[in-house]
Amino acid sequence: MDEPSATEPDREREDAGESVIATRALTKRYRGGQLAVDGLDLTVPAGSVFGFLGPNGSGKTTTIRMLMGLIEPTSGTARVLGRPMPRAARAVLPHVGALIEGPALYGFLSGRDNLLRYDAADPTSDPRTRRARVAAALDRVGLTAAATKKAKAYSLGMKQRLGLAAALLQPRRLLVLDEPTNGLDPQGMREIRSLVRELASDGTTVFLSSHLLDEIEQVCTHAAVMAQGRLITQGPVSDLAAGTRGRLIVTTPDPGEAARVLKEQGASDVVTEDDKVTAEPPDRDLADVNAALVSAGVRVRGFGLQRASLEDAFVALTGEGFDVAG
Ligand SMILES: Nc1ncnc2c1ncn2[C@@H]1O[C@H](COP(=O)(O)OP(=O)(O)OP(=O)(O)O)[C@@H](O)[C@H]1O
Repeated sequence: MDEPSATEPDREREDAGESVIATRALTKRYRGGQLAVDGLDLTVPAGSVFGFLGPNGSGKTTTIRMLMGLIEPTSGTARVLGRPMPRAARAVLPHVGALIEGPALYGFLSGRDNLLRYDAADPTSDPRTRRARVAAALDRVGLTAAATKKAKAYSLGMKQRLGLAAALLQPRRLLVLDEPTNGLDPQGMREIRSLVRELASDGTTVFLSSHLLDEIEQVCTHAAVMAQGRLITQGPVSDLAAGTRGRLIVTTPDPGEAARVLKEQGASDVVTEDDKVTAEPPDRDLADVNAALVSAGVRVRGFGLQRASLEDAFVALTGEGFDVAG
């Protein structure tokens, strides 16, 4: 066997359970003074589908650009595949497939020719296997039938899939996808999501950013939540939501009176819709809240907590709605 070269990313340490991405106090202040990322400690376990979630402007793209060695941090460190970035970028990046800010495509070339050209520009790729690798990548993303069509005739979803195919021309240990479903219609989003699940099923770690909570819940095993450049929380998706109580739901033919009693009991954000009243539950025993409804003469048909979503967790952690405007 060959000796591991000095530039090979540290596979052993990563396989021993170390994270694929690890940042410590990672900080970026842009020249204009904007603090875009503030003391970020991010840990992405090997084999995870890791959702990097946050509203627009929360620092996701800035973080990804530091991870990929495209910009220098102001302070702190970032390790990718066990190696420091941006210092080890030349050793690390061949093992990383990235789709950042949409793929750069030549509209006048077919999908296949775009990939051939893209691969030819990669000094680490083997020209002898190029055609076979391009065919395999097209097949992987479901574009074989459209391979000879000009890229300008592709739908946005097909363009995203072609971008993913470009990221898959070499075997990768990490895929970094910046808002991969942005701008797609629901069908296109479904296609990309199922593709991401498929890619992850063979053990590739996938790091994807999104401002869509339900997307993260549907696709990811782990997530980190950012707000205003700071990490709010991170961990397995099931744990993130589990620490939060979901909304209280009361089903009743007396919704007006129920809403009044719930407010009196300290519930907030009370919303009435037909025979349902939902609210953020008060911080007290819900048996007492139910008793108060009944003793006020409210006929209660149903009383319970909805399963908490990641959105509930976000609201509980930040005290804010998940506002994606801007
Ligand atoms: N080159 C730059 N120079 C100065 N400020 C920047 C630069 N790039 C981003 N910012 C600012 O840094 C903050 C974080 O931006 P960033 O693009 O990382 O957020 P994001 O979460 O990826 O949002 P989006 O989804 O909108 O890209 C924002 O306030 C943004 O205006």
